[in-house]
Amino acid sequence: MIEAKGLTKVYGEKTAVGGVSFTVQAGRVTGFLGPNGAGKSTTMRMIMGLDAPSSGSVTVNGEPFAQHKAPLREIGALLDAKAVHTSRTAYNHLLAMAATHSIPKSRVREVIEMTGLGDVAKKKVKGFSLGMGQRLGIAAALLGDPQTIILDEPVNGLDPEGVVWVRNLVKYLASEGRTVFLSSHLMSEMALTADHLIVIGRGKIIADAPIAEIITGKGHARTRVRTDQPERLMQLLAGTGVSVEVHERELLEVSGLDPRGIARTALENQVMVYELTPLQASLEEAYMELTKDEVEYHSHITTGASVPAQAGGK
Ligand SMILES: Nc1ncnc2c1ncn2[C@@H]1O[C@H](COP(=O)(O)OP(=O)(O)OP(=O)(O)O)[C@@H](O)[C@H]1O
Repeated sequence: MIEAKGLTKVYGEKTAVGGVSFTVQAGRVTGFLGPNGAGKSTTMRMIMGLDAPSSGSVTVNGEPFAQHKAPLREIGALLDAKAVHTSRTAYNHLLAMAATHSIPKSRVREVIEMTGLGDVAKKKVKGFSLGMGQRLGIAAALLGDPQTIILDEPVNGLDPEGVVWVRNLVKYLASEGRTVFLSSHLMSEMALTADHLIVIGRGKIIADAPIAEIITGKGHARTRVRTDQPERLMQLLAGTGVSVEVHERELLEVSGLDPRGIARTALENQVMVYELTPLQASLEEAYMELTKDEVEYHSHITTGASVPAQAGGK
């Protein structure tokens, strides 16, 4: 279990992490999401004792990382795959790590097999692709057979097979009762992998809930409605908090009113409805809604329609 209490990191004028408190429970995959610059890496670095908090604390299984007698056996982390730039082979890199932590050689071979690095284990790490580097970083994280695993953007640079492998691996590790905490910008992947989400924006926690709750709570629940009197139904439904979009001639998408409410309005006014389908919001929509005011770096071109002015124009 990871427990942060009032965890804060200030760099000069910049508050990277502003007094966050959260718990990452064992036995489930917890996703850590947030826009660029939100404070995810800084939080993970503080968990790993790589950055000292300006105030507050963070413990892993009750102790700060540095106070564990055999930290690598307690927590395994992949924080920056590119950080491994060595002229050692992958096997020797892992072997050196193992030797300094009293981890047997047999475990090095095990993690090499587990991460699919068997064919390149005798190759120098500095020639590795991003994806191979990620696999090596994950192998290093798993080396001490730790109870807690922290992975920052683990699927970055992996091919589709690698992405599925990470998904299954972290689910398996959590099913064994381990604590798994991972960040990713890939919403569709997070939706398939995580059980619980912590969302951070501008250094503050903006959501901490099971993934299903985040999707139903923030993504607008919408209902697809087919009727032969779309204009009339639109007029009837119009009201505070209800919005109706026309999609095709007889197809509407209604948000702000549940299917029962729509059916009741239609029935009371004798409007025939021949489809009422609740639509599940995606994690991406829920995430965008949650973080819309927390994004530090906005893109200015949002749709194909917003074409910049011609050169020389204003
Ligand atoms: N060493 C540092 N010195 C000064 N500012 C820093 C330092 N490290 C991080 N920051 C700032 O702290 C804020 C949080 O950064 P952090 O890297 O934790 O965000 P992040 O959520 O991991 O972002 P990304 O998704 O882009 O990786 C950013 O505004 C960043 O510029």
